[in-house]
Amino acid sequence: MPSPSQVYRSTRSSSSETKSFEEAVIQGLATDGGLFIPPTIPQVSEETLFTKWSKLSFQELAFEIMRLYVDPVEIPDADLKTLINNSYSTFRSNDVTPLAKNVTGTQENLHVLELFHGPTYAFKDVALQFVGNLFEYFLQRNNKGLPEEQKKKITVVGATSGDTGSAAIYGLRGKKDVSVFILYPTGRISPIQEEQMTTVPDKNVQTLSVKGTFDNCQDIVKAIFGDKEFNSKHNVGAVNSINWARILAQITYYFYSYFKATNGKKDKVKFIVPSGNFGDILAGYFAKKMGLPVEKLVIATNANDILDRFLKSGTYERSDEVAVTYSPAMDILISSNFERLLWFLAREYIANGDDLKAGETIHNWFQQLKNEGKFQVDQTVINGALKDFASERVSNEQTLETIKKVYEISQNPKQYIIDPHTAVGICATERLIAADNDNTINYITLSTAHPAKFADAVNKALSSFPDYCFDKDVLPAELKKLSTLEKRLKFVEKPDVTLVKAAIEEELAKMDL
Ligand SMILES: Cc1ncc(COP(=O)(O)O)c(C=O)c1O
Ligand SMILES: N[C@@H](CCOP(=O)(O)O)C(=O)O
Repeated sequence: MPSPSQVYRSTRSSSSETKSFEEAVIQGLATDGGLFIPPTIPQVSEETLFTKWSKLSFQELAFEIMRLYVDPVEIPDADLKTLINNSYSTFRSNDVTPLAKNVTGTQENLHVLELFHGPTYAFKDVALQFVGNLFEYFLQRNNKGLPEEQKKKITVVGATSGDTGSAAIYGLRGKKDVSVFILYPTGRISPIQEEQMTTVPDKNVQTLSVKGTFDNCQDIVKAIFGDKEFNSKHNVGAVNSINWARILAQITYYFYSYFKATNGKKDKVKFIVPSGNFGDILAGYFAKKMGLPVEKLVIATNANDILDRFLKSGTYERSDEVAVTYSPAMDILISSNFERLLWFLAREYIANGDDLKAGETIHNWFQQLKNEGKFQVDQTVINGALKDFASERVSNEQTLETIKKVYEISQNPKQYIIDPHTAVGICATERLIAADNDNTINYITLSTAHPAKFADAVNKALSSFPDYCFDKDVLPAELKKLSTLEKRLKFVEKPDVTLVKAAIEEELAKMDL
């Protein structure tokens, strides 16, 4: 019998139907358009946290956390451990997600959680290396002993503003019975991100460069999930953070870095998270609700600030146009995962703890968003959100100034080079440090990508320093050689779901998997 935190329901459902972990992961998005959540968040006692979990390796901690959300009948202990160990064996750091402590000296307690030591140099690897292995595990088990024509095959369709795409491709390249189609907005991702995605030779991978924005790509992906006929023909799978397994795998580094920052003791910690689709920080919310004593989760946004506006006004409103910024992976109008947080808030502050009424509320809000471009929530809901979250908005100029300032003043290591998304986080952190004026607080800023992926912004900020050289100081050899490889991509002339479906079917036929 699964425990209550090992069953899943849709954020938009007012029926009592639930799904297993495997069903939620393989289906990706619920048929009603909602996202899967475990309605019960498991609780971890302070004793377990500080006498046991604080001493574990990253992999051991990932196992303890995931075990709470996955019924052992679905994945036995030994298999789950193998999945986790295989997933993190591809990382360049033994710590998987190391913490650079006191980057700006010992006065500020400003720690940087480096999440970019995986194969594609972005935080997405932490989840997508695991998700790739998980898809393979479920498929191999289901297909065992079946003749070729009866084997289940998954067609992964994902949208990217640059990082999810390459991490998903590296997590799934060459895997049996899975094909991968990644949509990205033409001209709106960095050259290295495009090279990472388009130079992979595996025949189960195809990138689609779509003339439009990331939100257009994300909307197309969601429409494809909602297309019953296409979905049942191709078994569409999700690698975006709409897939619960993405969030689950990201919870580990909140616990792990908390213990590193506090030397395993209970202490004041704030996490500052550069945010776009709200998947990264949502994992922090789960960690907090599981019992990790986090003071605040701080949403750091660029000019695409729907989350910051919501926390200040209670109106969730889609802007007309996406702003082009130096942190392009966060150039997002609608933050998919915010819906998951809204469900927990709606249940607590509107639905009197009733899961089904919470689902009805979310369904209504998202109908309004679709029809009117916005919805408004009560002040009680915002006050509820503000217990766990705060937000800061960072401009383009401040992003570059922060890259420059960190390079100039950093102590550990010296001349520390950060990417523009991390800079959004550190700029927000410095504001908090000044406002709090409390040197007992530890500030952990999530560093979501390696600076090599964003040469343009990093060079703009640092090229005036005489001893700075991008090729020597920033660019890893592995990324440098990408520019010499042959690119493979398909253009889609406009952001149109019919055109994308046709492109997928045409390429699928050629793949002949
Ligand atoms: C480098 C980088 N930083 C931050 C983010 C924002 O993370 P999330 O979408 O989970 O909020 C993204 C994209 O998701 C990213 O690629
Ligand atoms: N910033 C992301 C956008 C997609 O977000 P996801 O976390 O939902 O996959 C990217 O780099 O692609």
